[in-house]
Amino acid sequence: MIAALETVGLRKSFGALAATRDVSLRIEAGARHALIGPNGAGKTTLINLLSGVLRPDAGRILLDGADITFLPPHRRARRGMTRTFQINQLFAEMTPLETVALALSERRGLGRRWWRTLAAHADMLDEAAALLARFGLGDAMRLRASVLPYGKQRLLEIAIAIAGGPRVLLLDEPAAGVPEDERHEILSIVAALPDDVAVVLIEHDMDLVFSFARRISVLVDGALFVEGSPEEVARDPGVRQVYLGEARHG
Ligand SMILES: Nc1ncnc2c1ncn2[C@@H]1O[C@H](COP(=O)(O)OP(=O)(O)OP(=O)(O)O)[C@@H](O)[C@H]1O
Repeated sequence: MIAALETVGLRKSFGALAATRDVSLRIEAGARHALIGPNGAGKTTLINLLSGVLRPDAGRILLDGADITFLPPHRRARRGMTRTFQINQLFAEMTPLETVALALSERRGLGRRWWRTLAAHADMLDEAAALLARFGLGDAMRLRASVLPYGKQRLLEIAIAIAGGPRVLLLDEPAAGVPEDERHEILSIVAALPDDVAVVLIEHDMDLVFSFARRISVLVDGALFVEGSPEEVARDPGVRQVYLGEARHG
């Protein structure tokens, strides 16, 4: 079966430092896949290569089997792979309902024209409201995004990305900076995204990783070190040594 996303021999160096070393990775359709590894292992570099922020020195990236190695980020997004972006100033002054409806209209090729014919697109507002409810943002959907608690803003970022209808969603620490008690809520909402969306997650919090992921790739020094189910990764002695630490999962 063709992977939703695949890398073949991906390499990236910054000067003498090899940040990504021959990484060949398969992300299956609908995956819940976590990328873990110690600080500086190359996780963010890999996500930047996947999303098109960085160009690899060698290797290929395939989305649904098509070579996207040198496509810019917006064209990858149009083909079905996206990442979240922080709520920018414009979005901060809008409500979640407006922002998500806007993202839905962009996806349908209506651009921003729909504002002029709002009544004709009531269905889009309904769809936006339903999507926001799934993200626990039902009560907040008519407030300005800037007044929402940080955890809700992070959820809104993911909701906006999902409104674009991706088949692959890249998440770089979606719960970073969020208070402890809200972190699990974010990850469980992400885990419950539709089955046809493959999610690739970078996360430092091992409790969140192990509650979310069905598959885990461990990066060490830019290279894939181990890959497997959470159980396989948790009991791998090499992983315990380099990363997890006997104390945590012993
Ligand atoms: N633009 C850059 N220029 C030079 N070196 C870089 C650049 N980006 C990353 N690096 C280096 O590449 C290596 C991998 O960094 P990267 O941020 O991908 O790791 P990471 O696994 O995401 O780390 P962390 O968990 O600390 O966020 C590190 O040694 C880092 O210092």
